[in-house]
Amino acid sequence: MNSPNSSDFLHPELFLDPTWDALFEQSPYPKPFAFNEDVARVFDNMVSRSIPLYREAIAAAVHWTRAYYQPGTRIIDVGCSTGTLLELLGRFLAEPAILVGVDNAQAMLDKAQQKLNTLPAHHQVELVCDRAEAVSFENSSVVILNYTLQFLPVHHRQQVLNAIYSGLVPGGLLFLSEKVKSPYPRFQEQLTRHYEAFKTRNGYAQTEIERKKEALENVLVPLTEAQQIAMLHRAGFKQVEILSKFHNFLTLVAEKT
Ligand SMILES: C[S@@+](CC[C@H](N)C(=O)[O-])C[C@H]1O[C@@H](n2cnc3c(N)ncnc32)[C@H](O)[C@@H]1O
Ligand SMILES: O=C(O)C(=O)C[C@]1(C(=O)O)C=C[C@@H](O)C=C1
Repeated sequence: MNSPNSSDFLHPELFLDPTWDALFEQSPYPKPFAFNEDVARVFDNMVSRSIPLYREAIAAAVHWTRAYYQPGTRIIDVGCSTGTLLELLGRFLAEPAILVGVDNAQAMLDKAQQKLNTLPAHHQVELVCDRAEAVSFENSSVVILNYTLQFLPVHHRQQVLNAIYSGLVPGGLLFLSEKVKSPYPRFQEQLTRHYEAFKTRNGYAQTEIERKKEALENVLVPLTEAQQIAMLHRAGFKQVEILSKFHNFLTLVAEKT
C-alpha cells in the first residue's frame, strides 16, 4: 500500500461541464429516464446538483485509489459516465496506470473521451462501451462503482459484485456509492423530503423534481444499506467500511483481503 503524503488531502477541482440541466423543465419530458444524448449533454451539471456530497465522493475515490493501486494492475470505473473521476485520477496518480472506464451509453463515453484527451500521456486510458454485467475485472486493484449499481436490474447486481470480487487482486479495493432507501417508511419519507429540499436549493423547481422522480421509477431501484452490505459479504468481501451517508446516498469501501 502506498503511504500518504500531504497532497492526498487536497480538495481538487473537478472537470465539470457547466451546461445547465433544464431537461425536466420541458414538456414532454424524458420518460423513462435514460442515459441518452440529451442527458449526456447536461450530465455533469445534473449529477453535481442532484447527488449530495458528489464532489466529496469523487475526491475520496481518488484518495482511496491512490492508496490501493498496485502498479501493473488495472483501475476500473464502472458507469464512468462523462469521465470526471478518471480525469481526476489521471491528474493525481503519479505512477503510470491503466485506467479503464466502462459504460453502456455511448453518448456518455463520447463526452468522457473529450475530457480525457487532456490527460498526461503516461497513462493508458481505455473506454469500453458495454454492460457492467459483461465485463471482466481480472487483474484490477481498484474497482469504482459510483451511483451505477442502482441502475442495474436488482437480480443482476449480486453477479456483478461476485465478478468484481473474483477479478480483484488480493489487497484490492471496491469503492461503491449508491442511493439507498430506509426500511422504515417514516424515515424514508423524511429522507426524501430532506433530499428534495437539497435539490430545491440547487435550483430545481418542484415540477422538475416530481417529473424526474416519475421518470426514474423502476429505472433507479435503491436497496437498503443492510441489503447492500449483505450483497458485498455474499460476494466475499469481509471488510466493509462506510465512508459517508447523507440523506439517502451512501459511500463505502470493501477490501479483498
Ligand atoms: C449516475 S451515472 C454514474 C455517475 C458516475 N459514476 C460519476 O460519478 O459521475 C450512471 C451511469 O451508469 C451507466 N449504466 C447504467 N446501467 C449500466 C450497465 N448495466 N452497465 C454499464 N453502465 C451502466 C449509465 O450510462 C450512466 O452513465
Ligand atoms: O434520485 C434522484 O432523484 C436523482 O436525481 C439521483 C441521480 C443518481 O443518483 O444517479 C439520478 C439520475 C442522474 O444520474 C443523477 C442523479
